[in-house]
Amino acid sequence: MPVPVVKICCIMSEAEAALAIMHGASALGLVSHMPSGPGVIDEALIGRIVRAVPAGIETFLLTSLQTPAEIAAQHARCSTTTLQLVDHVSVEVHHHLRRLLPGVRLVQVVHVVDDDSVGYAQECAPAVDALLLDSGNPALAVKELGGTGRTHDWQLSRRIRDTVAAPVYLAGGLTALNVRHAIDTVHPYGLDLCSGVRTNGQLDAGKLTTFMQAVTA
Ligand SMILES: O=C(O)c1ccccc1N[C@@H]1O[C@H](COP(=O)(O)O)[C@@H](O)[C@H]1O
Repeated sequence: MPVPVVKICCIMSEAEAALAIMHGASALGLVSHMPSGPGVIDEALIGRIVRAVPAGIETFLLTSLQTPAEIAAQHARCSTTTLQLVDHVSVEVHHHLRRLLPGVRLVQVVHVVDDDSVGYAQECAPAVDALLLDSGNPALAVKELGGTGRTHDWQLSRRIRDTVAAPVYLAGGLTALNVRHAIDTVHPYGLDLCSGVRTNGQLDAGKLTTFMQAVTA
């Protein structure tokens, strides 16, 4: 089984970006306005971090916007390599975004809750470059779209991974202690995490080291 790529999310400064890359991250997540979650930074800072990231490292703009025009306008302000759509949108929105933003990679988040999540993942997979399977609950009054620090039912994630052709990132409560089991259960293309490598909100070099060791063990 190939070693999964690692995306470190909730990057808050150029220094955190450099630290994540030094520890082996091949992608960074930058969280724009959200209804809830620990990782939000403003768009001006996202733009500064993106400009400081070396070529070859992917930058993901996490957006909770749902209309193609608004998403494209936000992307123009931030200029990331990739858009991570954290709220549910239709396949028509994916197709529209492809026309508006050729060359920008599209990653659709699926909140893994039940059989409906499997159906939504299967519907979206042909229209995007990758799926990102996360914990959360978009049905709450204040939507919970990610950054929960909680795991979900990895057997459901494995079902998705086995029935779609698109690459699958696994997210939600990953830490050095559970990531080996997560990899063996889901066989993801990539891993994505925020809280599991932070202490008091700051990216923690020690936790990054032990996480990366667990991934490659
Ligand atoms: O981090 C946030 O604030 C956030 C808010 C809304 C949607 C997604 C968010 N972050 C993403 O959530 C995953 C999982 O986080 P965790 O490891 O469980 O803390 C993270 O990798 C981001 O992609």
